[in-house]
This record gives sequence, C-alpha cells and structure tokens, in this order.
Amino acid sequence: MDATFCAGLATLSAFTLRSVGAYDVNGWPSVSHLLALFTALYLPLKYYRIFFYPWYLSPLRHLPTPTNNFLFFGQAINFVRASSPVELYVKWMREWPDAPVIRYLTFGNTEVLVANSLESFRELLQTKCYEFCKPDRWHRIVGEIIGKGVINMEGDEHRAARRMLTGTFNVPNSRKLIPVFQAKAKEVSALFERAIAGGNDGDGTGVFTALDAFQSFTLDTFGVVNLGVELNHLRSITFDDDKIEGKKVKEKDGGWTFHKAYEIIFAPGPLGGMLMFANGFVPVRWLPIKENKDFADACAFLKATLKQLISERIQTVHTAIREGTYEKEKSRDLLTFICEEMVPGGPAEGLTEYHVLGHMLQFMAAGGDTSANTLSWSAYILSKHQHIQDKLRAEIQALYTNDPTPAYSSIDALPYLDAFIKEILRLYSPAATIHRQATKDLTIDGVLVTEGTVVDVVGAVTHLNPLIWGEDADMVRPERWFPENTTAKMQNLHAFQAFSNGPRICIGKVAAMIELKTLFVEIVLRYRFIKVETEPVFENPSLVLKPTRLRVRVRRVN
Ligand code: HEM
Repeated sequence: MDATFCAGLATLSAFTLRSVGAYDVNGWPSVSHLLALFTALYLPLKYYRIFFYPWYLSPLRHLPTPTNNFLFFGQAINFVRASSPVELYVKWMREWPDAPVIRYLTFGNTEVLVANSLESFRELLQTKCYEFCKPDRWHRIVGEIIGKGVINMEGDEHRAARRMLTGTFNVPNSRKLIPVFQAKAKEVSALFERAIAGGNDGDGTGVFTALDAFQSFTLDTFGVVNLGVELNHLRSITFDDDKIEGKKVKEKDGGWTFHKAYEIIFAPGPLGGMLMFANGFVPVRWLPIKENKDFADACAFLKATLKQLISERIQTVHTAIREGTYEKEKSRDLLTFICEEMVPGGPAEGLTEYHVLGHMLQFMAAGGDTSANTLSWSAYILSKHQHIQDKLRAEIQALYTNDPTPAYSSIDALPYLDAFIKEILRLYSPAATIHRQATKDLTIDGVLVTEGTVVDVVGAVTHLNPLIWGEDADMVRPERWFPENTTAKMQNLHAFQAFSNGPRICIGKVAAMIELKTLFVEIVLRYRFIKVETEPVFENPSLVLKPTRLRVRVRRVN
C-alpha cells in the first residue's frame, strides 16, 4: 500500500519537477530519477510508520502494551520463542486482568489488539461481528490451504453460505452420522489392539503416537462424512517395524495421502511455521526452499483430489436426477447432499464447483485437525490423571451395564463425559487464535479501534482467566462444569470460546461433540491410558494447539 502510494507520488513529482524545469530531462523521467524520488518518499514514510507513529501519535498508544519489544519486530520474535502459540496472550491477560483490550506490536511495529474482557469478546464475535472481517494477513496465511468457502466469506456472502449450510449441520442431520463415528471408533480400538500386539515389552501394553492415530481417525471419519469416501488411514498404521517413533501412516505407493498433506500444512516444523506466518507480512512462499515446495505440493494434492471428486459427484448425482433414477435417502455424505441442493430450484442453485471445492477444503481442514488435537490432549490428560480416567470409565461402565447398546441420547446425557470434554476444550482450545480486522473506526468495550486494526481473539484469554474460572483456572477439574459449581461469570456465553460464538460460531460444533463422545465411549470402556511415554511439545508457531511427539501407552481394560 505504502509502496504503491510512494510509486504514484514519485511519478507525479518527477513530471511536476520536469514541467517546472527543475532538471533538464527530455521525454520520460529516467528510471534512476524515479527510483531516487521513490526512495526519498518511501524511507521517511516507513521510518514514520515503524519508529514514530506507534509510540507518539497512535490513538491506541495508551492501551496496556508489553514493552519487551525487538527493534522492528515488536513481539514477533517473542511469539516464535514462546513455548506455545497462546503463552504470551495468557501472560498479558494475567498482567492486565482488568483491561478490556491489550495492544502489542508485531512485525514492522504494526499494532495489534487482543480482546481481554467478556464484553470485548461479545462485541467482536456477536453484536459487531459483521463490522469486522478476517484480516488480509490471515488470508495470505491460509488462502492457499482453504480456497474460498464459508470460513473466508464476509458480509452477505457469508450469511447466504451459512443459510445454505446450516441445515446440513443441524442436530438431526449430525445425528445421522453416528453410525459412521461408531464404525471409525471401532477402527481405533483395532489400532490399539495392533499396538498391543506389536508391543515388545510382553506385558500386554502397547504405545501409539497420539496425533498419528487421532488425525487418521478424524480424517477417515470426515472422509466418509464429508466426501463419502474411505480414506483408510487408520488401517494403514502398523506397529511391527518401528518401536521407537511409533509408525507413521504408510503412504500409498510412496505418494500423497490426506494425512501426509495435512501434516505438512499444519505441523510444518519450525522453519515451515515461520514461513507460514512471515507470509502474512511479506510474500515468502516463492522462495525456492524445501518447506515451500512441500507446502505447495500438499495444497496442490488436496485441491486436485477434491476437485476431481467433486466434478465426478456432481455429474453422477445430476445425471441420475435428470434421468429420474436418483434415490435420495441413500445419500449420507455432505458432498452428495450439496450436489442434490445445487439442482435448479434447489437451495444451493447457482453454487459453483469452485465454491464447493472451497467448502470441502474447509470442512476437511477445520473438522479434522481440531478434533484430532482435542483427542490427543485428552489422552494426555487421562494418562496423567488416573482418577479422572477412573471416574469417566465408571460412568460409561454404569451406562453399559444397564444397557449394552445405549442410544446416543444416553451417551450425550452422561454428565462427567460432557464435563470432561468441555474441560479439555477449555484448557487446550484447539483453534488457538482467531483474528479479525476492523472495517471502520469503532469501539470495543469502550476502546476505540481504528479502521484496519487487527484484533486477536484467543480462547485461552478467557479460558485461563482466574477472574472467571477461579484460582485453579490452570488445573484440570471436570467437576467445575457441574451446574452446582458454576458461577454467573462461567455461565456467560463468552467465557467458553472453543467453538467461537455469534454468527460465525463453528458450524460443525454438534458433529464434533458427537464424534468426540462416540469415540471416548468406545475407547475408555475398553482401554486404559497407562502413561505418557513421550511428553508433548506444542507446535509453535501454529494456527492450532498441537501436541507433537506425544506417545501414550495403553492396555486393555479387564
Ligand atoms: C473440536 C472440534 C472443533 C473445534 C474446537 C472448532 C472450532 C472452531 C472455531 C473456534 C471456529 C471459529 C473460527 C473463526 O471465526 O475464525 C470454527 C469455525 C468453523 N468450523 Fe469448527 N471446530 C471444530 C470442528 C469442526 C468440524 C467437525 C467442522 C466441519 C466438519 C467445522 C467446521 C467449521 C467451519 C466451516 C467454520 C467457519 C464458520 C464460519 O465462519 O461461519 N469445525 N470452528
């Protein structure tokens, strides 16, 4: 923006100077003159923006602001050095517990705000939702990964997409997916059996790599639910030839799988992570390095595979409808459902293949990784807190003793299971940070936010706030969710942000809760998480709260 402005001004100045005879040039101003003028304008402007404006002129400068900045980089280097993507936000929330909004500086000393009060969350996500948009920087980071779909639509386009998709994700339709979740949960049990059989300690225990197992589970599940295809990641995990690391998903013919593509995208390692975030500020994806090539190949694989699937499905469904041979009740997956709705007169008439691709890319990415991280953190907590595991198992066993084939409504009604999942989502909210940008000057919780300012909305800021959750906010205590233990502040809609809130609340929330509960019932009933074999490390920088390296030992429950 600044560069374009200065280039325009430099050209105008060159012509003006020539017309008043300031220098003797015939014809067009020379490139060197233009460059000299551009530099003379651009450098002072940048100096002003980076070293003067944020400190002396910005209307936001009086907000609480951490001061341990790096010259030019602000807090960007501290974010990379932090032990998790949310560590700094939590530290600042504790330092300024009463501030509605906190300010920090990032790359180029750009000012960023952090929502810090329940009211600021309410206004950002609910009452002023459409006065904010997703930031340009965020689009540059995730655009390649998620194409164009509901997640990155704005205003009326977003409202229309939500209207079209909401029915698909409502409670009755989400409950139709239960048999798929149950079948895939059984495959996780089969995976644990293979881990035990492959265990070399001869004590009836086995070790699995949490993210490998649970990402495979969620991808396989959403392969069927979203696309109507079996991706078979779970079945291809073996334990026979890799005792140390836990076996990764075998890649078909050494080629690509969804699992491999998402691993490269969401857990790209330190350099890959830095490139992802740096790309939000300056384009770096063109640099000829391995991490960029892997990222581009992963995105290309996902897009090409989904594109082909979508084209074929649209053709199959529409041809069958035209010929009168289509049997609607057989369809279960989301893609087929959308194809049905795209016919003339249908609710999704006019939807293009390009947008279907965007929605599908987003459902796979948003649904797979978030749930897999939640499950991995749960396995970690259950291993570390055996008394919680015992209570959870006792509740599930009691249900199965009374009824060996309980309906999902009975599972859904289990209070400790419900509380446990909410507690994991509170402590380890997988969508670590979400971001908004003000489309005009406005206020949040009484604080002026100037047009273009980015605001970070971080679940951990409310989830770990002792003023809301009490002095033991950092501790795992599922019982805090029982009605008799909740306070008015905890019941505030915005105290719990794991699925966000307002018009952009997670569309897959109901499906995600059913998926998590169905799997827990299956595996906690049959297996005990005995101990953590390898402690997790937070992937950082990262868009999600990911426990890399976590390996857990399991054995059968007698
Ligand atoms: C534990 C599981 C999940 C968690 C914690 C989670 C969390 C979230 C959060 C925090 C947002 C708001 C993002 C933002 O506003 O920038 C969101 C949005 C979204 N989620 Fe989820 N999600 C989960 C599972 C799913 C599933 C299973 C699906 C679909 C298959 C899904 C699809 C979406 C979509 C499409 C949006 C965008 C909604 C919009 O902008 O209107 N999510 N999710």
